Amino acid sequence: MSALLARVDAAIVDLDGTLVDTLGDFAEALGRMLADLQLPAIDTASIERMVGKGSEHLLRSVLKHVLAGADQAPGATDLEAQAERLYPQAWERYQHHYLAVNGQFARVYPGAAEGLAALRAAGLRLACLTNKPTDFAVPLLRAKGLLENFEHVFGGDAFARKKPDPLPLLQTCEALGSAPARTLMIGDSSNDAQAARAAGCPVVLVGYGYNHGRPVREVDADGYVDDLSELRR
Ligand SMILES: O=C(O)COP(=O)(O)O
Ligand SMILES: [Mg+2]
Repeated sequence: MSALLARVDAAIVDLDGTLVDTLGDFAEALGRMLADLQLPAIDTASIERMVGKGSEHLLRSVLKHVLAGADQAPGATDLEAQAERLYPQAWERYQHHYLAVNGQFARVYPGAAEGLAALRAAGLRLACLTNKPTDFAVPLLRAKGLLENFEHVFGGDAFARKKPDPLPLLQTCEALGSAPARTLMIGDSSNDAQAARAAGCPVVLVGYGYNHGRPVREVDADGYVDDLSELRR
């Protein structure tokens, strides 16, 4: 890992599944939203497979999942239409509940704070880039004492497209004043790795996050760590 770190000036760090285990917050906020809409509940393992492509994608996936499991499940076309019909109210309720629970059911992964401190001590400039809305990400990082590590925090709404598109990484490199080839992406899923490959950034993945239910070592990357404190020069 130290050879990789010697080749970079900056790092872009993912949030959910990389720095903070937020599954408890997602489960709580989604559970409250589904109860408000009088829809069936959803289990945490299913939620975990849906996390990573932003809140809009998560909400649409959850709505379709619970509607498909209902007693009188609609056909595929009706499922899409019903989910779309429910979406505006679901989004309003979900946002309300997520902001209320943000951080309460989440925990910083072991080694994450130490890893960020080591990267800063090595002189790397840091940005946090997540598909989570910026208004969810900033209070979460602040509540967990991680915000001050970052020169920039960009959420899924900050750019025209989200990871796995390379655009958010390229624009974050620009904000950091660092060339993509000299900027390390640190993430937990194929979204992060694909975006990094397409942007020309080296990429390291953690083994403990949310990779859509797939083993993370199947994802093409330059390295894998069990813990962010392994990232030192
Ligand atoms: O989809 C999400 O909200 C989580 O996204 P992240 O893994 O990019 O932080
Ligand atoms: Mg992630």
